Amino acid sequence: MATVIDGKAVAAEVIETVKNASQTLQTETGVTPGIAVVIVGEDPASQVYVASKGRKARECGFHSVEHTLPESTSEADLLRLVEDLNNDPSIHGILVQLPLPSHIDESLVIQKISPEKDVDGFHVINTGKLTVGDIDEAFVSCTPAGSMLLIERVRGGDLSGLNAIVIGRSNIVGKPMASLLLAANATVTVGHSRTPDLPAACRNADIVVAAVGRPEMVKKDWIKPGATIIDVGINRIPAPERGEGKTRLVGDVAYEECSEVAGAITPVPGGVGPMTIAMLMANTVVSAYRAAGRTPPKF
Ligand SMILES: Nc1nc(=O)c2c([nH]1)NC[C@@H]1CN(c3ccc(C(=O)N[C@@H](CCC(=O)O)C(=O)O)cc3)C=[N+]21
Repeated sequence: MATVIDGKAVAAEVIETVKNASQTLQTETGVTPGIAVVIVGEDPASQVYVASKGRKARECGFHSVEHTLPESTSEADLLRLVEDLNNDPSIHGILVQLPLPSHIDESLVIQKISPEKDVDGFHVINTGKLTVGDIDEAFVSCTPAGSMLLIERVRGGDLSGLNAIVIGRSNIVGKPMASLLLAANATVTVGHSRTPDLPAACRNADIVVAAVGRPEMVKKDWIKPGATIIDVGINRIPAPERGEGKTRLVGDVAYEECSEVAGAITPVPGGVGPMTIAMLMANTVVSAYRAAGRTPPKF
């Protein structure tokens, strides 16, 4: 049976480091790390994430502001808010919650965020730095960064000689994940909906990162014995066995059956999700250190 990778516990360690670093910066320079979260519209799931980000930020001793804007907000108004936050010296990290309403161009808004405050790591300057291997200079997207920390715990920081597959090619998870694995010397395959034989490609992999958003897609017979599985998916599916109208969270991996073959696996919930929030706090404290002209801690 696979070892369960406890993302909640590792995230708590990261948060502890952030808290201490935040305290040190405050004492030595008087700078308090500040984060702004912007949410447009009333999507209840989004509200939950935003609330938990705010809670973690305060736990880290950050100055934390939330801007909740109506669904009808114009693109121009949102761009103006981002501009104001770019110019606000008390703010070191800006997160604009995605997805945005369809009348707003997401890319335009993300590229408006100052790269120095882009703690999501979505700006082309940051993705570009990651791609060319300037990892210490870049803000790396939080989910891949957190996934990589979990992989390091299991397999170490040098993945030479290991095959990795990333299933999913999104700009915010799949592509940056592939860059991080490559920088750690893994031999990387990026699989997606047009890959001819995804199960066969997956069976070659010592490390599997599933980030497609399809509930329990990765099955037991896709998994090489002993492989490390990182399940990025967070899918809410009906759970009639729990009562009428009830739901439960599952990943992109069929957890029970894959656990019988894998060497280590992340659960959902309690795996990658808490790491994502922890890395957002880590990026924010790093940004505040840079703004204060100090050498930031490493994560
Ligand atoms: N600009 C932007 N940046 C984001 O990072 C971003 C975003 N937009 N839009 C929405 C998604 C979603 N997201 C999650 C983070 C943590 C959990 C998390 O901690 N989940 C818990 C479970 C939570 C539950 O029980 O519902 C877990 O996996 O253990 C989930 C989802 C960040 N996102």
